[in-house]
Amino acid sequence: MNLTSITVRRLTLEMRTPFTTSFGTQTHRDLLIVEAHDDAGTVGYGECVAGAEPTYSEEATSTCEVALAEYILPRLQNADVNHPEDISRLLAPIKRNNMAKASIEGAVWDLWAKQQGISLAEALKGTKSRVDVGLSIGIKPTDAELIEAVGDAVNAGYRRIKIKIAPGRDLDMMRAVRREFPETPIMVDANSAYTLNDRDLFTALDDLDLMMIEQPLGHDDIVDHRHLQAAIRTPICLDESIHSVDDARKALELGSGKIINIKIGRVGGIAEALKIEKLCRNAGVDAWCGGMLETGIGRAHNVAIASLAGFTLPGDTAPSARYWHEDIISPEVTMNDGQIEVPTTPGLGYEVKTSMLEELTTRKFTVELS
Ligand SMILES: O=C(O)CCC(=O)C1=CC=C[C@@H](O)[C@@H]1C(=O)O
Ligand SMILES: [Mg+2]
Repeated sequence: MNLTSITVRRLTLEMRTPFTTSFGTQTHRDLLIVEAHDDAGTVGYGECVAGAEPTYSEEATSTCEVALAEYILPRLQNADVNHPEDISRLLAPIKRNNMAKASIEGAVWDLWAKQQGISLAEALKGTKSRVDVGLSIGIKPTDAELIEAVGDAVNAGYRRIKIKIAPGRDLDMMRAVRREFPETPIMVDANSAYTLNDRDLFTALDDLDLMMIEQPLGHDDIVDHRHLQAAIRTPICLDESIHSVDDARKALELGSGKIINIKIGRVGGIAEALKIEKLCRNAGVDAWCGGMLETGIGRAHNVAIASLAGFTLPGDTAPSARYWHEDIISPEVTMNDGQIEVPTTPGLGYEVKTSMLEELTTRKFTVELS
């Protein structure tokens, strides 16, 4: 692949609207954009999806910046990289640090696709020309505000609505939403805010005909989830608990959940995400592409992988305008009738606004690879 250097940029972007989950509110994204350069001047782009604080997982933007600089990128110096799958092999000795590893691996996938003159979706063997889009709505202070947000999302054509819940903003709120929207495909995401002591809450939510309940229990659990899944009809979807294809295999064997939320960053990169997609597809298990409030770069990666057949349900891949006053890609990701067209041009299929990227860069470093 004639990789010559990797540049890591730290950026801060203000979100168009604050996003609240059971573990906090985000008004800005403090993130890393990773560039993979080759000797022909082609650049591949990846995005590190960690949050500013280690509250979704053990990774945060700063831990990823250090991991890339001190442990990950040095392993690529003078290494033989002929295909993006070489990256996960070279980085395998590094435990976890999945979001940091995924950011460079994604940049190399984009570069490789550009070198081959094919779209990232084609490089990953995607089969869909359009992907169904869901929307994730953060916790709102009142039921009225939430019902208004759900109505706007339904009118905008989203194929499913995901609603964040947390203790005190759960059953009554969801009953109110279901009364207003009796037919709409609706799911909830608890982000690990509950325990098995809340079993009665989930048996009550069982009556609301939800598509799934995402990550109700511990962020690193698959045993308690198994007991809860045995007690309710609604499928449990696992997000934070799944860091690898082995985690997914064990969770499905145990019956800890019936749906997998696949996030490229959470599982350490595209190569691992492809293994989980294949596992789910072969097992007849539904899977969908989760989101991490990405810029258009990470969003483009998500659209590409969501084009694979094993991504059977709408993902958290809403258009750029849901998140950003202005995205760092052109054109922005847009949606029509609840679907996003999968780009067919080389790589991500979107141009990165390099001058805007430079303006937003608060600091950067470059590692020469050869
Ligand atoms: O719209 C998106 O990008 C998905 C937003 C979303 O639901 C999440 C983003 C980041 C971490 C979590 O809070 C949550 C999730 O669990 O998927
Ligand atoms: Mg989630």
